[in-house]
Amino acid sequence: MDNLPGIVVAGASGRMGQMLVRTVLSSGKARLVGCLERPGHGWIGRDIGECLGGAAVGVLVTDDPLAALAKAQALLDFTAPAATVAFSGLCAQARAVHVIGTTGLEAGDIAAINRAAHHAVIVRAGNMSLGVNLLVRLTQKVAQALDADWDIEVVEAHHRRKVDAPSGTALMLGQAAADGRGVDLDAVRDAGRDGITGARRRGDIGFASIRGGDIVGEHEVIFAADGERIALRHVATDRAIFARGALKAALWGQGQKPGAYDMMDVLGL
Ligand SMILES: NC(=O)C1=CN([C@@H]2O[C@H](COP(=O)(O)OP(=O)(O)OC[C@H]3O[C@@H](n4cnc5c(N)ncnc54)[C@H](OP(=O)(O)O)[C@@H]3O)[C@@H](O)[C@H]2O)C=CC1
Ligand SMILES: O=C(O)C1=N[C@H](C(=O)O)C[C@H](O)C1
Repeated sequence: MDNLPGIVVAGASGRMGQMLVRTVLSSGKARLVGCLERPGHGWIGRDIGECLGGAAVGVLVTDDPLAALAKAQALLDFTAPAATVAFSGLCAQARAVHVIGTTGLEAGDIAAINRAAHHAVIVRAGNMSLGVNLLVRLTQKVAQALDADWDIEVVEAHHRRKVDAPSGTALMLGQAAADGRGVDLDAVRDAGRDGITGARRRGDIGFASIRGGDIVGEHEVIFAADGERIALRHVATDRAIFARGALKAALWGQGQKPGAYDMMDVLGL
């Protein structure tokens, strides 16, 4: 057991944080060695097993990332952009694999993360499930096969507490469609239609976001032409699929050269 990779979970009280803790503890493939929360959080100093309503597991929640990372081989980070950028620098110092699931990152955040990847292995993806990453590949292939007579729309639905839109997954799917078509996504991206928008521009890739209830995550890529339509769809019903992917990425990252990787690298897709 002692020779298994030691894992720290950031944002351990969050929806994904809790799922990541449970996944690591039950995996038999890694050891949970740390759990992080912000200073002042009510769980600081408490055993994470008890915080989750079970037996103590011997890991206290801390607000000291460097101390936690000193005994770890990987950090699983599904938190918020500012925290993730800070964690990328700390993982680089500790030479720990940084698995990033956080979405809503801006160009400057990604540039900072990529700088940290000169010193450590970073695996970042807006969606860590096998099914979505396969859908990304399928989207790229379908977009490559069709011309701009086929309008591409990405529709996503998530729970009412999600703070960013379009979702990270929707952006991955849009990027795959743009890559397949050989165009720059920024030049054709059409998100947030409202009011008199004018007719759809040929070649645009549209995004629409639904927020409500406890929807875990649903994504559809629609290719719509005159007289016919293709729809590629993924429905997540359990956050465990993301946590399993994140743990797989942390294990895969052990022994890799420093650099910025994604789930396609991990899954070999
Ligand atoms: N890539 C993927 O496969 C997936 C990605 N996600 C993404 O993961 C992120 C988190 O989602 P979710 O779990 O639903 O969100 P939650 O809000 O439930 O959890 C985020 C957690 O991070 C904590 N946090 C924020 N800043 C810090 C900090 N500086 N230090 C320590 N902890 C911090 C929050 O604490 P506090 O409450 O105090 O702010 C909270 O506990 C989102 O960006 C989401 O889009 C989600 C699912 C799958
Ligand atoms: O915030 C979420 O919940 C999710 N976020 C990711 C995204 O932005 O695509 C992945 C998943 O859909 C759940």
